Amino acid sequence: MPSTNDTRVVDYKPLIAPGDLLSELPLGPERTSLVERSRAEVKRVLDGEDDRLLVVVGPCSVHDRESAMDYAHRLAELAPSLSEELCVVMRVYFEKPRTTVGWKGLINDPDLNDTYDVHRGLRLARELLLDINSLGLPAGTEFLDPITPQYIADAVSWGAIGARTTESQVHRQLSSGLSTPVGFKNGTDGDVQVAVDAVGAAAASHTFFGVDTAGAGSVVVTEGNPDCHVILRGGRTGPNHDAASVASALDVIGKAGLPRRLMIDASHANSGKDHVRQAGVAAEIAAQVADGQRGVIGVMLESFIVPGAQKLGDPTALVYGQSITDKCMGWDTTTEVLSTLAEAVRTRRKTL
Ligand SMILES: O=C[C@H](O)[C@H](O)COP(=O)(O)O
Ligand SMILES: C=C(OP(=O)(O)O)C(=O)O
Repeated sequence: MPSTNDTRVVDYKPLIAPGDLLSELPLGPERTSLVERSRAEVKRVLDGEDDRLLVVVGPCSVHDRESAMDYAHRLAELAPSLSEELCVVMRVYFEKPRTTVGWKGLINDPDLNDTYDVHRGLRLARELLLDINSLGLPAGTEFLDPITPQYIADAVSWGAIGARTTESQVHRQLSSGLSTPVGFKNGTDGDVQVAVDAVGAAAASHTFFGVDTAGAGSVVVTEGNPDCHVILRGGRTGPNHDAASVASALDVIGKAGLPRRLMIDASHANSGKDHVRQAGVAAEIAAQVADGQRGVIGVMLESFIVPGAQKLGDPTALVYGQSITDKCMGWDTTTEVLSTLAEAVRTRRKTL
């Protein structure tokens, strides 16, 4: 190889082929049926054929199996009582986009100690998705590394592209071939247009480089994904969950010839990553829904068992059930917020 090649690459490590992991941990007929059913439900909410609210709720990041499954059991037990009003999807985020550097998620570093046992991370992530699906609970996740979907996307019912990658052609191309509905966050600066552009781009067919189920480098050809939407998450310019910002965003979406629909993320820059403020933001979103705003088809909530967040530090000394990335609402507050959102949907129905 020429001396000018890989001058900053330290190592190449072999990676299990996607097909081998899927064979080792198959989705199976029952979970396949759940994923297909929930994807169709999400699509009906997006298309306005189902007047419920799509609620993507769960921890900012999943960092250990036990607390993730504890949360999933709680949500799986609660969701049926809200199913007349809410289409509940659990946030199961394995990949964390960082502003600079930091822990990048369970797949990249499952032992939380910079050892980067990606094979264990991939296996752990897939096992978790299968176990959550087995509870009858659909899972939603952010797709960050363009290869990861080959290992887990068959078990995912809703996907997100984050604020830091919404403008990326790589992620728009990826989304055009994903089998799930996909939400695009607005930019970290608050720019909504990049997310609108992303929704339009993802709806088109694309040809790009990727890997196939055998793990071989491939030219991927997609048909386009019509089930994408914008997610308002605020930005450096401040929150954008208010009624005026929502109306403005819906106008921009409509002018782009796209379906006038959007999800609002009650966390991140809409609440300043303050879990206490997040509950208040969710209540403000609920008020808009109750007032009859049909353009709001969904809400994202960052929620875990214990409120707040903790520094990663010593991975053996963590508080159980508390986020190691962004601050999350605790379980008790989450149940109250979900109940408020359900009531808002009931009220909205009366306005139609
Ligand atoms: O959702 C998690 C964080 O908002 C995102 O990964 C950025 O976090 P950071 O600014 O601490 O890197
Ligand atoms: C990283 C996230 O959000 P954003 O991309 O909006 O910062 C997230 O939802 O976990």
